[in-house]
Amino acid sequence: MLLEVDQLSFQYDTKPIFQDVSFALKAGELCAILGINGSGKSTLFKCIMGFIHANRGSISFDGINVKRHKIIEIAKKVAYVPQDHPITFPYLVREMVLMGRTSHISNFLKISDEQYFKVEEALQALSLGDLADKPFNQLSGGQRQMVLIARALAQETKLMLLDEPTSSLDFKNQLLIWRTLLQLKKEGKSVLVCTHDPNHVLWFCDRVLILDNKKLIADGPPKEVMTEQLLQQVYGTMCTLEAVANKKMVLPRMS
Ligand SMILES: Nc1ncnc2c1ncn2[C@@H]1O[C@H](COP(=O)(O)OP(=O)(O)OP(=O)(O)O)[C@@H](O)[C@H]1O
Repeated sequence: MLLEVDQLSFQYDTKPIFQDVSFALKAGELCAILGINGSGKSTLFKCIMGFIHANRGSISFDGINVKRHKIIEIAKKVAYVPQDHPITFPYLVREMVLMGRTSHISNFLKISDEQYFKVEEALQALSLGDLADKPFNQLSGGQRQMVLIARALAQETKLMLLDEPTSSLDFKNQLLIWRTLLQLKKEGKSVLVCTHDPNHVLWFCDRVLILDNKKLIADGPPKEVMTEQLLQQVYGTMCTLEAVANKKMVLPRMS
């Protein structure tokens, strides 16, 4: 398994966020996490990345407990796209994406052409060539989000964690990102993505984890586990599940 989360529980001070969360991800899975605001999705990602430490349970990459990995080893295995990344120093977009190559660079005084090539590849994959020489801190929110995803692509890891990667993106870029994630899956990589759009989960993901009331209440193929009853348990009765053009869609209930 690329990632194993076993009976993980976390609390901020005395406030429990989630309890006994267990799941494992194997190669070639595109898995979403759904849950309402404040349900603990970002906290779970931060625990997996080792930025904060769970109170109970364990996390392993490739069968090795995360606590036994050095940071550089984690960076070789896992790329992480945060919701936002406020930066005041005017790094150029090209430099931001090059930071994704850190674990591949042995000598920072002599960065090889191959590293710059990988940066160009990631920029081109997300059509960011025109922004390459712009300062990151002068970009729009959506442009910044695209650059952070490009940085993660440049990292070339087996596992990618993305925290609401399309939340600031226009529709075209949302589709470009989902297409890119589907391509990663095809290449045998594993992707874990938090999102607030249940339709994206139904259309693009082959597995969904649902966090609700501090527990993982569902884990399985979206078309099977995302029943109207479950969606209403999570999001309330303002939504309904309908079949539109032979595809399941979550729609607002209008009456
Ligand atoms: N540093 C912190 N100290 C204390 N509580 C925190 C901290 N960070 C987050 N929380 C709380 O933990 C809970 C879970 O937050 P988290 O950001 O993980 O939720 P989320 O599911 O990612 O939410 P959203 O969908 O709104 O991004 C929230 O109630 C939040 O207020």
